Amino acid sequence: MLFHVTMTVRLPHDMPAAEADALKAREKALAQELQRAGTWRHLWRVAGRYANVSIFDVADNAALHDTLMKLPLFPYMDVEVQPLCRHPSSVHEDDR
Ligand SMILES: O=C(O)CC1=CCC(=O)O1
Repeated sequence: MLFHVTMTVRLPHDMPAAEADALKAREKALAQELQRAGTWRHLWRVAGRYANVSIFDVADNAALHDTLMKLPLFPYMDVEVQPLCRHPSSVHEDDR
């Protein structure tokens, strides 16, 4: 199943820079692992915001929840999820 996920990152202003940098490094490593595995299909920066728009390909709602909960930045993100299904006019056979 495909999900459109918007993540807005809200790190506390008083978080030490080293702690924030370590979290971001762990987030990047896991995000790249999930992209290589095909789970995190798209990752786009929202221009002008500390936010991203992503497409996840996971088995079901519970799998998405588990994946998001494992993200190191999860405690510091507002997450909005929209489930997707194939548009009847789409020419992309691999859209599910
Ligand atoms: O910077 C972000 O939008 C949060 C994030 C997701 C994957 C990553 O590496 O950072």
